[in-house]
Amino acid sequence: MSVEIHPALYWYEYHLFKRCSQLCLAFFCFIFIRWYLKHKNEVLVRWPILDLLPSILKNQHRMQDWSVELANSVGSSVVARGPIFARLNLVLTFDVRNAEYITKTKFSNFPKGADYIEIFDIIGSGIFNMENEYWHAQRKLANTTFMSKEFRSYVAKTTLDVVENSLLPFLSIQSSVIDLEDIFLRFTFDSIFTVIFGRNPNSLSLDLPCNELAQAIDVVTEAIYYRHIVPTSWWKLYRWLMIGSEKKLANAWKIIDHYLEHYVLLKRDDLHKGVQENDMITSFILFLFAGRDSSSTALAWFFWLVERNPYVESKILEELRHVHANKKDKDVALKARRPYVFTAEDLKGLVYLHASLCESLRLYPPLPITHRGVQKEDVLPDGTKVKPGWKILISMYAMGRSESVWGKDCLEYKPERWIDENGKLNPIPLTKFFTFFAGPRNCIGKDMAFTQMKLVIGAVLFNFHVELVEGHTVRAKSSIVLHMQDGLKVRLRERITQE
Ligand code: HEM
Repeated sequence: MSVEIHPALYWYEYHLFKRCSQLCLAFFCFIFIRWYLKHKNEVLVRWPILDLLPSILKNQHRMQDWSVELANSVGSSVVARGPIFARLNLVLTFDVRNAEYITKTKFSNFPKGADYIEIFDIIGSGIFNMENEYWHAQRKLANTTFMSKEFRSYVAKTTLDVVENSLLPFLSIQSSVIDLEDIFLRFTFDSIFTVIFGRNPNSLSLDLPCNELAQAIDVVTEAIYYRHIVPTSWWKLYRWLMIGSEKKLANAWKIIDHYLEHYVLLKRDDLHKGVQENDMITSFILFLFAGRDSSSTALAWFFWLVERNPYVESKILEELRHVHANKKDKDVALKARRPYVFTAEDLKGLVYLHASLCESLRLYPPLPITHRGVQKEDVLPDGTKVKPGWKILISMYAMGRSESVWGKDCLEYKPERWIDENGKLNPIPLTKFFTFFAGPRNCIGKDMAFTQMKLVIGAVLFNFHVELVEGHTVRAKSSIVLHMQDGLKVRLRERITQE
């Protein structure tokens, strides 16, 4: 015998169910909003299920400052697991002891890893991406070149030539506002390009031509930054769908290939015609990536800091004027020539110049972050446990601003901390200085970068007074290179000889 249910009962059950669901949802929303309001102002918010992923995405436009806030509030390292689908097993570390431990051995437990190679796939299988004996062979070869006297003097001569014949003539006729960061980017592009290809692409010519190759490198840098911060599966999906930053990267890659092919052919042509130039065309193409952005960005931050610290400016000028006064130029007219250029040899022993440059590189490391993989389970010196397949992000930016390492005045621009009581360069800060990384995989271009940067600083500071445009705000852009968000807008005033 079947029992007939009255339709009114169905109606009642339906509404009861609906009301219960609404109540549950309201309760869940209430709990969530309360939780969110309680945590929203915290530097580190661990979301249920999603863990740190929302915080990382929320802070992606201010990653460097966020890493300093994290270092000050949570300590030396943060472990982020993320949702399962994102495979985000990440340790973000700001601890100098951890960095030392990770970098100290040649074939350590912390290789760059498959992730690194994939993220930097555009660089190919060069020294930057290789591991173990493959890397070792390339490094040995590159060391032979970079350490050789001939190469060093070739770099010094080539850079001096671009300073004298492109940069200074360009700056001398600027009466209105210029973006000094853009000028430095063009300068490093021209000088590194000349070192590699033996010809100057003249991107510093007076009409500031649009440089398609340099623009393509900018697009690549931005896409690579994005690959660093989103879960691997995300950017791979973008690449598969050919959308967003991955589409831009693919187009930029084509442009770069096109230009390189073009310059390689020109070079071959030159060689057939018997043009003898010292160049390292095939193996050093990646230096366009490694060297252009880092040195130019370092120069922009240096000039910004010096502009805000007239005392530092006067101390550097004192050294430069001393060198100039003692220069035993046979040709008096040459010494009186304006704008005046110093050689790399002139600037080599200047202690205050070196200290002020190291100090700005500490506060504004051009490569603010790098990462390494983990091969075997290990415990970092600060006690953080890491497992195979995890990724360790090392923040050079936060380590350079660590109070426990640099003291209470860690945020001040103080070149004096690099000088000992005898007026010599103090070796101690170098042991905590990670701007060029450390260990066997440290920056191979460090000396070249210092030569380049000092030649520019000597030439620009001695001949011009740099004035920041009123109201122009300088802040760091979120990228794998610490560019300025809106450039460095300045006016130049020519210095009268003994101003
Ligand atoms: C101010 C300028 C520069 C800074 C701050 C800088 C910084 C760095 C850092 C932090 C690394 C380690 C990256 C990592 O392992 O993830 C590195 C590696 C490297 N840099 Fe530089 N760099 C500068 C200029 C240059 C220049 C001018 C060149 C060459 C033209 C260069 C060539 C390289 C190469 C080839 C490596 C890879 C070395 C290896 O893995 O064995 N860098 N640099």
